[in-house]
Amino acid sequence: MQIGIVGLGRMGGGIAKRLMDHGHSTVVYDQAEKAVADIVSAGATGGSSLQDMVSKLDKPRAVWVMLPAGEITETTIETLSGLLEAGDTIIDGGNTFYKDDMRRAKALEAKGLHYVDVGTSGGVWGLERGFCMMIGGPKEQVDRLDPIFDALAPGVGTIARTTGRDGEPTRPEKGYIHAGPAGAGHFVKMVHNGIEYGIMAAYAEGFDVLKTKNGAHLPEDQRFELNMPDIAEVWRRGSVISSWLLDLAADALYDNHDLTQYTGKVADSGEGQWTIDAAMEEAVPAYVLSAALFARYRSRSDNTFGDKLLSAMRHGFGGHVEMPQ
Ligand SMILES: O=C(CO)[C@H](O)[C@H](O)COP(=O)(O)O
Repeated sequence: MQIGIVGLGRMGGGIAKRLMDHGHSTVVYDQAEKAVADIVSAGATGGSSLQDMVSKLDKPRAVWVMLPAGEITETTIETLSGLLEAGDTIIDGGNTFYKDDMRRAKALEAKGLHYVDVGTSGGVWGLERGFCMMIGGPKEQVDRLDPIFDALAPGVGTIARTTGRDGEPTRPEKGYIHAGPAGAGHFVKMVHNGIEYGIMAAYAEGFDVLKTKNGAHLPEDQRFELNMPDIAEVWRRGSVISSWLLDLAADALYDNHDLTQYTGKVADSGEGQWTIDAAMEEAVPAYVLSAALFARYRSRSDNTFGDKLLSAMRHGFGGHVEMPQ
């Protein structure tokens, strides 16, 4: 099958290469000419502009947009919608806010264009391991694009089948799901990322407790000098909390035990906040996920104005002094 791909960064480049490795043909475009040249050297047809890329696609066309969520994705889809024709499909594989998908799908439908949102997880490892995809959009379009999703997905692999799931493996067993109408794919991916924040925060806090067991503020006979890389390593093997995120933590700790190359000021791209927004709209208590989001915010400031106010009140009612620097 043939597909256009816009955005050839870490994810888009990997998607193009994996599709070609599986016998699909790609017509690619990126603002960076070098990125286009790299993928062309791997077998893609290059486009010199969005218009040029669209002109090289067979009808009905399918264009996968793999750009950072927000303005750049919005304007690219807007431009594409003027270049494509009724019956063509735009796929947004970024981390778009699901309500933007719902709005866009309606606007594009009015022009006869189809819109499919694909929450794509796999990061820089996706080319090799495959991408887990959470898809929203009309069934007919998702079915038409099935060969693309099938090639990008990790496949059944070596993961044991869930008890009771017999017969031909279904899409979810191969690593992709048609979650529902437009927006449903990114909604599922958004919650996936909200969970990601929670799991990461749990490891981070646990390792903090382990490392600080050697803290100078503890009585000497209560201290343990624990080996962080080795603890991460042992937990990878047969423990209840083994996971890919733990594998990544083990790599990082082995590489630099004190992680001195990181400031610890953790950024976010909005997905955690949107998950909490959804939990609030649904009146669902999301203690862990909200705490993990707030931990990220907290990571960006040493002592806040609020901390100072706490100290001021504590000093006010009891004359209590602050911790020494
Ligand atoms: O989609 C992803 C992984 O599945 C993103 O790479 C990840 O969630 C980054 O998000 P944030 O910047 O908010 O940490």
